[in-house]
Amino acid sequence: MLLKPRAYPIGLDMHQEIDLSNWRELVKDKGEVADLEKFTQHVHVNHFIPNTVLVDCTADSSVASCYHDWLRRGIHVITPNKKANSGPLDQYLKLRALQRQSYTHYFYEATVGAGLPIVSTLRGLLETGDKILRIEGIFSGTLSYIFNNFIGTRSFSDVVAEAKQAGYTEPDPRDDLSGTDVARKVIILARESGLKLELSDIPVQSLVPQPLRAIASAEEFMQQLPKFDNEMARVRQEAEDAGDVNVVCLNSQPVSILSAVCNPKVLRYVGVVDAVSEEGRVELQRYKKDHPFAQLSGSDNIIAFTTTRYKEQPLIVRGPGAGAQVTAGGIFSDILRLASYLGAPS
Ligand SMILES: NC(=O)C1=CN([C@@H]2O[C@H](COP(=O)(O)OP(=O)(O)OC[C@H]3O[C@@H](n4cnc5c(N)ncnc54)[C@H](OP(=O)(O)O)[C@@H]3O)[C@@H](O)[C@H]2O)C=CC1
Ligand SMILES: N[C@@H](CC=O)C(=O)O
Repeated sequence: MLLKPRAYPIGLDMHQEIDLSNWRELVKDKGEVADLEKFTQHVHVNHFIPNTVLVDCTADSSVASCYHDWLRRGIHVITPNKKANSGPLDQYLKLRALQRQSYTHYFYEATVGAGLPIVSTLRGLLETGDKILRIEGIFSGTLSYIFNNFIGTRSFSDVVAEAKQAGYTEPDPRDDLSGTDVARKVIILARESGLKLELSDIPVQSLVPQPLRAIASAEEFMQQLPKFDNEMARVRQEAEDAGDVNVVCLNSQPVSILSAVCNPKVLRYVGVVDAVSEEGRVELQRYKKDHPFAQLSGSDNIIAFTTTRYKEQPLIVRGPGAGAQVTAGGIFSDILRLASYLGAPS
């Protein structure tokens, strides 16, 4: 993790690792920008070596606000933290402009889909002249896990606790349940596709019960969540009971019949980038059980790119989209990519 002894900035010549074992003195009050500036100064003034990379594995906005400064000073940045790319548009554009003008690299593959190749697939499409029409999918490992497992056998709060225990959730699971984490991913992909959207442009459907939104700590939120299990069970049951309206003709008179029992639906939390109308949205949707979005398991993400090249059949990436191992894999692959860009010996 950033600013911890086990995650010092790495000189890609591994013989030049920096000893930051005294990071606690450098950063007494973590999260404070002033301290982060002090840290940056320290790296720059006392220990600067070429090809230094900072790997930010926090979810902290104040750490993310330092990327511009670090990149300006020639320090490469790699991160799964979504805050910089989904923060204020002007700051994001400044970051990207700096990255284009300089020889320092900023990689963030793990911000969407953890270890899945989502950002790189999108880049590959754009760089080879394809035009993005729509990106749609299940972008949250946590919400995927929850709706894959909230099937009437366990309470909603138990399933949320399992997702947290498995390491899928954000430090505060409300960031997942509120849809904010999915909205951030939608914004990241929308901006990568050239859309100039702010996070506030994305309508979000929150699954956090209203009375629990203002609670201060994530721990207290988890303690209080069971109070809302019945309400969530009702929403789930309503989706299962919802069927198609099949229209049949009897003596030339159309008659509607509700085929609820033979065609139950499931709930899925989806994100959409509509590049044609230049909009994004995240919402809870009902899908028939034979829909690809209804057939995921575990923490699977599924992301479909509809483009001018992949118009009839979208390009689909699917696989586990959260958890320590896959996220570490995504970050490590960015580190190796950086090493290869910089010509480090393999
Ligand atoms: N978990 C996942 O599957 C995925 C996570 N990500 C992203 O990875 C990041 C980390 O997530 P995750 O590992 O699950 O979260 P955790 O809560 O498990 O880890 C976050 C770590 O960051 C540390 N931390 C927070 N603020 C600071 C700071 N200012 N300085 C130093 N350390 C700090 C915390 O330390 P302490 O505990 O001492 O507060 C904690 O060790 C997030 O941005 C998340 O969105 C991306 C893809 C997938
Ligand atoms: N909390 C996130 C982690 C990855 O970004 C998720 O559940 O997808």
